[in-house]
Amino acid sequence: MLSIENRYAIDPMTARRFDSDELRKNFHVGGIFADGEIKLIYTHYDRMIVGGAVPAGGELVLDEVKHCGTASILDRREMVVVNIGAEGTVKAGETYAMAKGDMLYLGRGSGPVTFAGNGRFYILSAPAHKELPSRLVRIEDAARVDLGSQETSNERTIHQFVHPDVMESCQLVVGMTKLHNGSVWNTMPAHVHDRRMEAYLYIDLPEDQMAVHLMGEPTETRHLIVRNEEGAISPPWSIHSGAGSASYTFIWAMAGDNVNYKDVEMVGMGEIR
Ligand SMILES: O=C[C@H](O)[C@@H](O)CC(=O)C(=O)O
Ligand SMILES: [Zn+2]
Repeated sequence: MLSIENRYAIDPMTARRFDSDELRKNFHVGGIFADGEIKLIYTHYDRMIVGGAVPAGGELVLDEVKHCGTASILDRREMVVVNIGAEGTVKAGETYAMAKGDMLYLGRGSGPVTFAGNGRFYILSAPAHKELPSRLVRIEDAARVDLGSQETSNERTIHQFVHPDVMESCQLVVGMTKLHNGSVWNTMPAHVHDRRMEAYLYIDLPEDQMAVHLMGEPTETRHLIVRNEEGAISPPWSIHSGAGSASYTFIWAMAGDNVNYKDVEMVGMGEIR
């Protein structure tokens, strides 16, 4: 079964006045992984789609998505699928066997996508201006960046999977950041990148733990409490950062005007409010 939720873009002045319910309705990502279902969120931030597919031993086919206005979702889009569950396969032309942590880039025109096996598949998709070859990217193929320190509780490793240093894509830049033992802060010091939106998914967080995800303009921050396999949609004007009550991993994805990972404006520690 396929379900799609629409999310319009919110401007920063409107977001300032939101209470917890409104913040969650607009920016929180939850409940996208359900057995036997494909659940998508169609955002109006760079028209990024985020979602989940859980075939639960069976098979699920993602083909026409009304919101895209094309016969098949990949007719004018590219996609990245990340397996956050057990072994599974994804078929789009070829069949790819995916273990936990593997990412699959599917180029524009790859056709319908079939999810099977015991994977829990996180889906990201953005409009694409040209056809590029599909590619399975494993963690050992990813570019690695070590950041932070124990002293500032933000020691972490950024694995850049779909990234200009690894492969070409149209809009999508996707990776996975793992917190080191005892470190809790991601993306702190924080940044904004007005030319690209970002989507976050927190994983490997123990069920009874949480992450406090920070969002908002640098001087008007708000927070979302997120649990395991939940995340946030980060508008281009918003910071995106978080602290976990335990160590965790998160998957970040961006779409927008460029694929330049370093095109960010840092927010000073003294500036954030
Ligand atoms: O623009 C880049 C994204 O926010 C993430 O790559 C940042 C991140 O994983 C981190 O600092 O922990
Ligand atoms: Zn960012």
